[in-house]
Amino acid sequence: MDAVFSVPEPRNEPVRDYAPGSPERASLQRRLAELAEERLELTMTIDGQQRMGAGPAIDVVQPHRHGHVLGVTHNATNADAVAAVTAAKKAAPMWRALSFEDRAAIFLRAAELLAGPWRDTLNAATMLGQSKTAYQAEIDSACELIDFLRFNVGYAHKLLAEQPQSSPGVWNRLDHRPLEGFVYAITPFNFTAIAGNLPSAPALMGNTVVWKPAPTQQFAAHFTMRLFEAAGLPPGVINMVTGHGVEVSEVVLADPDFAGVHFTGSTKVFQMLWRTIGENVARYRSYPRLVGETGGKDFVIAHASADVDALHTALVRGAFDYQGQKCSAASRAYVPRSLWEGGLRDRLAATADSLSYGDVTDFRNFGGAVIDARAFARHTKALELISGDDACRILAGGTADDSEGYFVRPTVFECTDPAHESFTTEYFGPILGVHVFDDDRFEEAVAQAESIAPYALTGSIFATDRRVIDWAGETLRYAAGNFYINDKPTGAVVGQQPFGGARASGTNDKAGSWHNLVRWMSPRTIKETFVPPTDHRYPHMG
Ligand SMILES: NC(=O)c1ccc[n+]([C@@H]2O[C@H](COP(=O)([O-])OP(=O)(O)OC[C@H]3O[C@@H](n4cnc5c(N)ncnc54)[C@H](O)[C@@H]3O)[C@@H](O)[C@H]2O)c1
Ligand SMILES: N[C@@H](CCC=O)C(=O)O
Repeated sequence: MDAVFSVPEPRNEPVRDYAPGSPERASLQRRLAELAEERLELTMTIDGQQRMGAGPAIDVVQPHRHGHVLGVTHNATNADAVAAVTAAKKAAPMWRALSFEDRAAIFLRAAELLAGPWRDTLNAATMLGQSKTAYQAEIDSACELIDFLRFNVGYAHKLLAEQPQSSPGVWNRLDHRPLEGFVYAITPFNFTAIAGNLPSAPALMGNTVVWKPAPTQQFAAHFTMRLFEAAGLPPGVINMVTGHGVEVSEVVLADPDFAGVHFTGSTKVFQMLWRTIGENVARYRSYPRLVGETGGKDFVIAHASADVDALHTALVRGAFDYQGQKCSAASRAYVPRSLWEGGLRDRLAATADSLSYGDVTDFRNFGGAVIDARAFARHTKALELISGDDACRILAGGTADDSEGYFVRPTVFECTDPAHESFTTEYFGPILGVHVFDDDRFEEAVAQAESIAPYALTGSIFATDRRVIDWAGETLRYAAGNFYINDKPTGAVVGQQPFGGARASGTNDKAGSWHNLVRWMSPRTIKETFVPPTDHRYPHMG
C-alpha cells in the first residue's frame, strides 16, 4: 500500500477498582480460582516452538503460600541459548522487511486483547505468581502494559517521521534502520508490564529479541508470550528463554551479532553485564546499545510547611504498596521534628501496624508476601541490623514469618544517623527509615539526602511554601530521574511521567517514551542529488 499512515492516538487505559459486588471482581476471582488449579509447564518459546529448557527444574510458587506450585520451569542451557540466538537471527530479515504498520498492528492488537479478554488472565497470573493485590496487578499487568504497547506505537510513528531538511536540488532522507543484530531483553520479577515492554519495544522498532524473564515472574511471562502470539507475532521475533540467565548470557554476550541489552533489575547484575560486554567489545559487529534501569534508594523529604495528611498517605503508600518491591518505593524519609513529634510518628506507626499483608486472593488485604526466600533472607538480615543498632529504633513491624508465605511486616524505624547503611542500601522490601531533623536544619538535611546514596531514581518533596519547593527542586535536580512535588515517589504512568533514573539507578532512557525507542534504531542518512555537478573546478579558481 502506498500511503503515509497515521496511528491511533494513544490514551491511558482506565484503572478498574474491583470494588465488592462489581462484575470485574467476580470475573477476576473466577480466573484466579482456575489458574490456582493449574500446574503449568512453563516452557521456553524459541522460533515459535514451546519446549522445556534442558537444565534443572525450578518450581514457580505463590510467594504468599510457597507450598503451592503454580508451574515448573527449567533453567536454559548454553545449547538452548544458541537455539534462541539462531532463531532471532533467522527471523530478522523477515521482521525487518515488514512495514512499520504491520509491526505496530500486532502490538496494538495485543493491547486491545489485554484490555479485553486477556485482562483477567494476566492480572490473575501476576497476583498469584508475584503476590500482588488486585489493584497492584491492575495498574501493572493490565494498564501499564497496555499503555506501553499503545504509546510506543505513537512515539515510534513520530520518530520515523523525523526527517532532515533538504537544500535546493537535493533530497535528504533518514532511513530509521533496526539495529544490525539481535537485542537481549532481561526482565525483573516485580512488574509484568516491564517484562512485556522490554522485549516488545525493540521488536516494534524492527529488531528481533532473545527475552529472559525472571524465574519468579515466569508464570505471568508465560501468558504474556501467549498474548503476543495471539496478537499475531511471527515465530522467532521474540524468543523467550527461561531460568536464571547465567548460561544464556555466556552465549548471547559472546555473539558477534549481539546488538544491545534492554535490562531492568538490580544495579549489581547490570554492572556485571556491562563489564562482560566491555571485555567482549572487539567481538561485536557494532557497539551494543546498553539500556538498563536499575536500583533505587528513593527519598521523601518534608518541610515544616508540608501538609501532614498528604505526607502520611504518601509515606504509607510509597513505602508499603506491593510490599515495598517497587524500584520507586519510598525507603528513606527526612521529616522535621515539629511534624514528627507533633503526631506523625505515632500515626505512621499505627497505620503501618494496621496494614494487613496476606493471601492476595483475599481482597481485604492491603498487600501480600515478598517474592522469594532470597528476598526474605535479605529483609530479615536488614531488620536484625537495624534492631541491633543503638542509632535506630523500630516503631512498627520489624518482624517476619516465612512459615506459610514470605511475609515481612511493614516496618518503620527512626534513625539518628542519616549516613547509616539503612539509608544507602536498597533492601527492596517494606522497610522505611526516617531521619528526624530540627526544623531550622532543613537545608542541611536536603544537602545530605542529595548524595548519601549512590542512586538517583525517584524522590519527593513535601512543602506548601513555594520558595522551598523551588529551592529543593534545584538542589535535588540530579538526585532523582522522577521527582515528585507533594506526591508519593511511586506510580509513574506511561505518557505522563516517563520513568527512569541516573547515577547507579541506570542509563535513564525513560521506558515507554521516545527516549527509549531511539536506542533501538540505527539511522542511515541518504542524500540524493538530482543534478550532480559535472565540473570539478571551483568558481574562485577563475
Ligand atoms: N529502575 C527501574 O525502572 C526498575 C524497575 C523494576 C525493578 N528495578 C530493580 O530491579 C531489582 C529487583 O528485581 P530483580 O530482583 O528481578 O533483579 P535482579 O537483578 O536480581 O534480576 C533481574 C533479571 O536479571 C536476571 N539475571 C541475573 N543474573 C543474570 C545473568 N548473569 N545473565 C542474565 N540474566 C541474569 C534475573 O534472572 C532477572 O531476570 C531492584 O534492584 C529494583 O530496584 C528497577
Ligand atoms: N514505574 C513504577 C516503578 C517500576 C519499578 O519497579 C513506578 O513508578 O512506581
